[in-house]
Amino acid sequence: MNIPMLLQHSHQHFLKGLLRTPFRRYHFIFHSSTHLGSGIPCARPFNSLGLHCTKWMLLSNGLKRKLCVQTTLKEHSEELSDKEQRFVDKIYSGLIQGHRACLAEAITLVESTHKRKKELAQVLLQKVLVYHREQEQINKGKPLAFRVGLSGPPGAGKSTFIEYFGKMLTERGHKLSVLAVDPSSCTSGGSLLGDKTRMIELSRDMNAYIRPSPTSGTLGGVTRTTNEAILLCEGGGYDIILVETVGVGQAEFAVADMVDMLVLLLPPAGGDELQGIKRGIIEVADLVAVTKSDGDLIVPARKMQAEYVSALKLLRKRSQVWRPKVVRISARSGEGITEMWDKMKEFRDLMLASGELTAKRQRQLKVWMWNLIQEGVLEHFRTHPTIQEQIPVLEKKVLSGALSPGLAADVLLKTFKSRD
Ligand SMILES: Nc1nc2c(ncn2[C@@H]2O[C@H](COP(=O)(O)OP(=O)(O)OP(=O)(O)O)[C@@H](O)[C@H]2O)c(=O)[nH]1
Repeated sequence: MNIPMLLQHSHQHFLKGLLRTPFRRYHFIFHSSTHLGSGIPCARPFNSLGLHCTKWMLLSNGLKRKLCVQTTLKEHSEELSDKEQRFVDKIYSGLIQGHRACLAEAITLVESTHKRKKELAQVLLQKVLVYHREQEQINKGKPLAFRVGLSGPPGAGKSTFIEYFGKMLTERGHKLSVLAVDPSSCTSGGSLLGDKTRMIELSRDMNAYIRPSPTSGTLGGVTRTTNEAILLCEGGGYDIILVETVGVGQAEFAVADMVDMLVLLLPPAGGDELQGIKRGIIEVADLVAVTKSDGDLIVPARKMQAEYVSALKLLRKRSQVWRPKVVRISARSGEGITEMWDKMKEFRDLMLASGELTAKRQRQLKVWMWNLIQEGVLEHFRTHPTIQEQIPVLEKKVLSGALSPGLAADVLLKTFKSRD
């Protein structure tokens, strides 16, 4: 009898019972009078139950197996109606088979602010995560995709570059996804970045998927959904993910926390054009590309390259294996773009071989989790009825000078803590 059979006949009921308990991890010893087969395929029945095997061990006689099973899906998956389950399964299977419509539907689901849809999105994401892990195991730990952040001030030449670079990559057999983080779209209601009219040819390419930034939500919300969209695109077989953002405001720092490499595009003119660029972003860039290095602009582009080479030398070293580089490119003539891609691959390979890429991704997962916690706790705080009542009263007192901000915050926090 194999594991699926065991689950069906004797253990499934037992497992489902356990799933209703509040514990998150269980250790099972399976006994069987017959051989249990090899390890990896046994993960599947667990996954279909919303379980994820984190560890398995075949003992010497081959009859006993100790499993450490993590249950992350269960609260949602157990409650799914048949219709919801079919809906999630349909999107999931379409997604991993590479259907663009399913990828688009999946991203729309994670962007949804509807409570139930958000829950379904988490079920879907968990399935995709399990798929990721399986694929990465097959790939011997190599990540499914190279995640690149692309930032630069308005007019730096981002869309012209992405159009050229994207086509170059798809011609070389890659599948590219372009996602946008554009917090300005939250206030303006329209997304400028990731706009398909800016990358007309690429948007017609079947091996490229362009997705504009969601047009509602906070920067926190947009970055959450972008993080999730990255996972979905990778599940859909896209091996290069470009996350585009405008180099003004906080968005590019948020992007730095979700990609393997941050590339900064700068036009070959100092002064006013670069006013919008935050100095700090140069400190987190792994590669600086001076754009529009063609015609009359070659000379200023060279000058700017030299300036940035000197400036980057002064920065604190962030990696043992990589020092940020400065390249010159032209999306009109194509000059420097192949070399730039070579540098990007060199970065990826060095970071992967040294283990820094894995460490970076782990750090990012933590940042992602804590951002979600912060956002959730603040939302919980703000929407609490007593707090909502007290906020205007206390704000008024703070503004009139009757109460210090610190004391007002203390009162609110105490009220929140004693709410039960
Ligand atoms: N000479 C030259 N001009 C370029 C090059 N790339 C872009 N441009 C021009 O620079 C201007 C801005 O280019 P975009 O690609 O729209 O720049 P962007 O950074 O996407 O700008 P936003 O859409 O405002 O964020 C356009 O007029 C382009 O034609 C280049 O390689 N050489």
